[in-house]
Parts: sequence; C-alpha cells; structure tokens
Amino acid sequence: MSEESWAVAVDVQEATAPSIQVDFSKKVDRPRGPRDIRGDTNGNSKPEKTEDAIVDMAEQSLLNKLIRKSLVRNRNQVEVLQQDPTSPLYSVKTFEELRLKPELLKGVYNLGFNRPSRIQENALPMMLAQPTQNLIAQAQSGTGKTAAFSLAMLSHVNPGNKWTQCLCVSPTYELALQIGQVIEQMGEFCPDVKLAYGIRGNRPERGVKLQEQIVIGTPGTVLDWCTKYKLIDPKKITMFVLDEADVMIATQGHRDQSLRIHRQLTKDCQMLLFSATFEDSVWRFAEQVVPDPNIIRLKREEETLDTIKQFYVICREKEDKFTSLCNLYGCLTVAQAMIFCHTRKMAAWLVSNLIAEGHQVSLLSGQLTVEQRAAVIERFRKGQEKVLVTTNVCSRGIDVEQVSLVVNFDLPVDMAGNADNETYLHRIGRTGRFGRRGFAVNMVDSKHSMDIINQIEMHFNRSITKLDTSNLEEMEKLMS
Ligand SMILES: Nc1ncnc2c1ncn2[C@@H]1O[C@H](COP(=O)(O)OP(=O)(O)OP(=O)(O)O)[C@@H](O)[C@H]1O
Repeated sequence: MSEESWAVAVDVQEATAPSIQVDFSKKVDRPRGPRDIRGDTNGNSKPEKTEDAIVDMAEQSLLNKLIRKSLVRNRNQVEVLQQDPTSPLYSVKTFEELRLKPELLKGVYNLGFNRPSRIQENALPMMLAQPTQNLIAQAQSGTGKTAAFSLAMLSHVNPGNKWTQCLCVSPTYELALQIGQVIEQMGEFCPDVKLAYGIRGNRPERGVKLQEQIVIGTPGTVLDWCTKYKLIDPKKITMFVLDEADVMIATQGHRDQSLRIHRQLTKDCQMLLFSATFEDSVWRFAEQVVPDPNIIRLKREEETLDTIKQFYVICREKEDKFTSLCNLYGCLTVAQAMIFCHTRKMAAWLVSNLIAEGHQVSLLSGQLTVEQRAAVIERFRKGQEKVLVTTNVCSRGIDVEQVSLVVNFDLPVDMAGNADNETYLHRIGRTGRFGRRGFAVNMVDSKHSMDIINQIEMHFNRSITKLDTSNLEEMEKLMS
C-alpha cells in the first residue's frame, strides 16, 4: 500500500474516534510507441488500489477541476508518436488555423482562451483530421485535455442530424457534470447542438431515441442507455471519448462497462482516450479501447529542490513542535505557509492550537466534502487565511504560488517507516516555485525521525540545516 492509501486508512480509522471541532467562522513512464504498449516488460505490477484510494482518485480529479481557474504552467515539450510516422505532423498556434465553425470559435474565445494550450496544439489537429484518427493523450490535470475533447466533439457533430453521434464517458457523476459544463459553455453559440447527461437519476423515455448529438455520462448509465433502454444507437456513434482512463480502470465495474460500450461501437468510430497518468494497466486498457492510436504525451514538470532552503528543528513532543512552529512563524515574513500532518487528528489538534494563538488558519481535512475542500483552497489561494494545515491525502495537486514556507509537522514516511522521498518532494516542491525562494522546515521528534532526515538528505544530495527556533538571531540569519 502506498503511503497515501496508508494515510487514508489511518484517517478512516480515526474517523470513528471523537474529533476536535474547529469553527472556521470565528477566525478565520514511459511512453511507448503504438506497437509497443503491451504490458510491463519487467513483469512488474502495481498493487491493487484500495477502495479508499479509488474514491480518492476520483475526488482528487474533481477537486482539481473545481479549483483550477487557468492552465497549469508546463515548460516540457510535448511528445508525439504518430501511428503513421510518414504523415506530416500538424500543430496549430491559433484556434483560427483549425477552421472551426464561427459560432464555435466564438464560444472558445468567449471562454477567454486566446491560443491553444501545449497539448491542444497537437491534439486538436489530430482529433479534427479527416480521415479520422484515434488518439491516446496523457497530460497532468489542468493542461487543457477536457477543453480539447469538448471542442473536438462540438466540431465533430452534424447539428442537422438529430441523433447521438458523440459519446463521452467519465468515471463519476460529478466529473461528468463538470465536463458537460465545459461543453455547454463552449457550445453557447451553437444552439442546434444539444447535450444529454447519461447519469443516475436521468431517465429519458424508454425506447425513444435521444435527439441530442452529444451524450456525456458515467459508464453504467451510458451502457444502459445503449443496451437496456435503447436510447442511443451505438452503431451511429462516430466519436467515443474516454476521459480519466486511469480513474476509470481503478474500478473494475467501470472498466468492464466501458469495454462493453466500446464493443458495440463500429470499427470506424473515432476513439479518443485521456488520462493524467499512464501506468502499465492504463496502457493495457488503452490498447484494448483505441486501435492504431496516435499518442501525445506531456511530461509533468519536474519538481526541484534547487530554490528551497531546507531545515530541521529538534523537538520533544507535539507541544514542543507547536512552540517551535510559533517561534518560526513569528520570525519569518511568510507570505503563506502549508503545514503537513500525518493524520487528521493531529491536523485538527494543530489548527485549534494555532487559532487559539490568534493565527488565521484553515484546515483541509478528509472529513470535508470535495466542494468544501475546494472552498478552503480557494480562500487560501486568495490569501484569506495565511496558514493551511493538511494531511498528505488532501493536498495533492494544490498549487498555491505564494506559499513560501512548508512545514513537515510530521515527516513523510512509508509503511515500513522509511523516508518517503517522493512525498517529501511533492510537499516541499510547492514552495520556491517559478524561481521564487522557499523554506522547508522539518520537525524532528525522535532518533527515528532524525534518521529519516538523513535518508532524505542522502537521497536528494542536499543538506538540511539544523535550526534552533529559540535562538531568534541565529534563525533570522539562517533564513535570510
Ligand atoms: N487554450 C486555453 N487557454 C486558456 N485557458 C484554457 C485553455 N484550455 C483550457 N483552459 C483552462 O485551463 C483549465 C484547465 O483546462 P482543462 O480542464 O481542459 O484541463 P484538463 O487537462 O482536462 O484538467 P482536468 O482533468 O483537471 O480538468 C480550465 O480552467 C480551462 O478553462
């Protein structure tokens, strides 16, 4: 089990224990060619994901969508593997070059998109090409995948034909709604193109074929609509989009339903598959669903420790850690800080103590709904609270540019109690971004946690300096 799912398990256990209530209102890889995507050559397989981890993946995707207001910066080059390497590779720098219908172009500009994102530059011409081409695209969340396939669907349909032509499946009800919203906004000036939501609770009349050209939904309902209720004729589907493939295949049922929908489509149907990550299992699934694919991949921008000063503070127990934290915070002119705890209970304890000290703190906890979490992040982003306390599980994907201090109140460890270097990098890589300077402070409360600091130092080959938070002068000097 990964540290993340382990921490989820800890949180689940803790959920049954009485928790401290905080009143916020008071204070507030590997890319492989089309012919080379079969299985893992090392024979390695990742452990099965737990149910919690699956829920967490879908929730994380939704959270990302809710909090994201603009494209994620990424300076990496897009990798393109064409099915036919001899065919010219088209990429566009403007939306005009795509020769979209004027009303669709108007919708794109109306969303505030001035030019295609990196992944869109290559993906859009491929998705709109004639004869049609299949595509597998991988890029992290926030790089413009949803906008890309929404545009492709809106451009693809013939509004004069009153039947479903594009099918898009997404892992959850909420994610489907989010995609639908993008399609609706982008298609605002295309009144003849209609969209239906194939999600639970939505029951059009049985046996009467839908007139909507685009259907977006979850695999179970969409499958029912195709087979049981006969609302859609799968043979008339000419574009099939599978979004968030990594989240989809994490649930066996979704995976099978997606394959059953796919099996009813014709071989001429254009297949498009999107995923934020690409483990081997995703590749194997993609291979089943997308024959003869073009592949586009945008690597994640590497996180780096280069612009981050790292420290550790020796403490005894949590009260002592708390005092150190207050000293530290008092000494620094910190824009914003993120503090990581291992469990929900510890995070709640810390928040209540910080609030009692008069700090403006928010808590990002697994007990909150996704919408509440999005609201907490949004407030933090706007600077309404300067400190965000969180567990690792809740914090993935949060980019707040003005964070200049990250505190590991609890150090990141794996199941065996060893340093979790990847999580360490994720956490502190949030600060010191885009050339800014950042600080990371690690609380060390045992010999074991000192060993972890040593492991982290060795792993990254960067020294972590001892800091005495009771010595203001020294601290100011070191952190200046
Ligand atoms: N060409 C563009 N120009 C400006 N903004 C864009 C462009 N394309 C997308 N965006 C915006 O960037 C954000 C991320 O885009 P989008 O949701 O399409 O990315 P994604 O890769 O699908 O990520 P996620 O899976 O998290 O939704 C959205 O707020 C979207 O409106």
